[in-house]
This record gives sequence, C-alpha cells and structure tokens, in this order.
Amino acid sequence: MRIVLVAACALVDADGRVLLAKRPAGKSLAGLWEFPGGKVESGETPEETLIRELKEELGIDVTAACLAPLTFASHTYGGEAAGDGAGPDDWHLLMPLYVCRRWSGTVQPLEHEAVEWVRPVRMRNYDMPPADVPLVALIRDFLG
Ligand SMILES: Nc1nc2c([nH]c(=O)n2[C@H]2C[C@H](O)[C@@H](COP(=O)(O)OP(=O)(O)OP(=O)(O)O)O2)c(=O)[nH]1
Repeated sequence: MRIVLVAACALVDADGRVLLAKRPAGKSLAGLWEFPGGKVESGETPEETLIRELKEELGIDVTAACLAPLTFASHTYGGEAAGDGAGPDDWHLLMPLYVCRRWSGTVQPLEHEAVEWVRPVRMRNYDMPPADVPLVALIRDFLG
C-alpha cells in the first residue's frame, strides 16, 4: 500500500491552547478539524514542509528550531484519493505531529474555513479526521 507522508503541527499559544483548522468544503474530509500541515513533497524534509504550509495556510513564519516532535498518526484510508494524483486506492497516512510555541505573524485562515484556539480538554468536542482521534488524548496528557 502507498504510504503518504504528511507533516502536521500543533501550534500552542501562551495560554496552552492548540490551533485547530477546519477543512473547507470541496476537499476530502471537509468540515473536519485538523492540525495545519500537508503532504511532504519530493525533496522536502517534514520541517521544510511545515515551514511552507504554515506560511501558505496561516500566514505565519516558523523555523525548524521551533518545531519539536511530539507523536505521529498512522492510519489506513480506504477508497479515497490521497490527493497525490495516484487514484482512489487504499493509502496509508503516516503523519508526524510537531509542537510549535513560537512563530512570527498573526494566524489567519488563508486556506481553511475557520481556525480556532482550543483548550486540550475541549478538543474532543471537535470532529477530527479518523487518523487524528488517537492524538487527542496524547495532546491532553502532554499539555495538561
Ligand atoms: N494537514 C493535516 N492533514 C491531515 C490531518 N489528518 C489527516 O487525516 N490528514 C489528511 C488529510 C489529507 O488527506 C492529507 C493532507 O494532505 P493535504 O492537506 O496536503 O491535502 P489537501 O487537503 O490539500 O488535499 P486533499 O487531497 O485532502 O484534497 O492528510 C491533519 O491533522 N492535518
């Protein structure tokens, strides 16, 4: 099965809240709340992907030094295109999740339907992609 590598980031603000971003209509998993990020393109490190995606999606600048690895998601999606042009076969998402507490600029939803700063204890009230569900308890344990 194809493994698709996606880098994602939990941005954490000074109050310990995490940024969730709502996937827009017309995309796969539309309406679900995700961590900002995206597919690692050829020639990129996951950190480079996040620096690029956080700028494109949210308009903020981060550096690799401020990206700390936290955990990862590993989940098989069935019969949906992965968005990499390879057709609607099963594919397996492998998604390293980083934490970032320092950035410059102001977060704006440039590509998402909305963004919200969410306390870890409230994250279970947000519908997330199935791959992300196991990450919620880990984030709660990590951030308290
Ligand atoms: N960025 C991000 N993607 C996630 C999360 N959970 C999860 O299953 N995914 C999936 C959704 C997408 O299939 C893929 C991310 O790819 P992408 O963000 O570059 O793709 P895309 O939405 O532009 O395009 P599409 O293929 O979903 O239409 O990983 C998450 O928390 N953050």
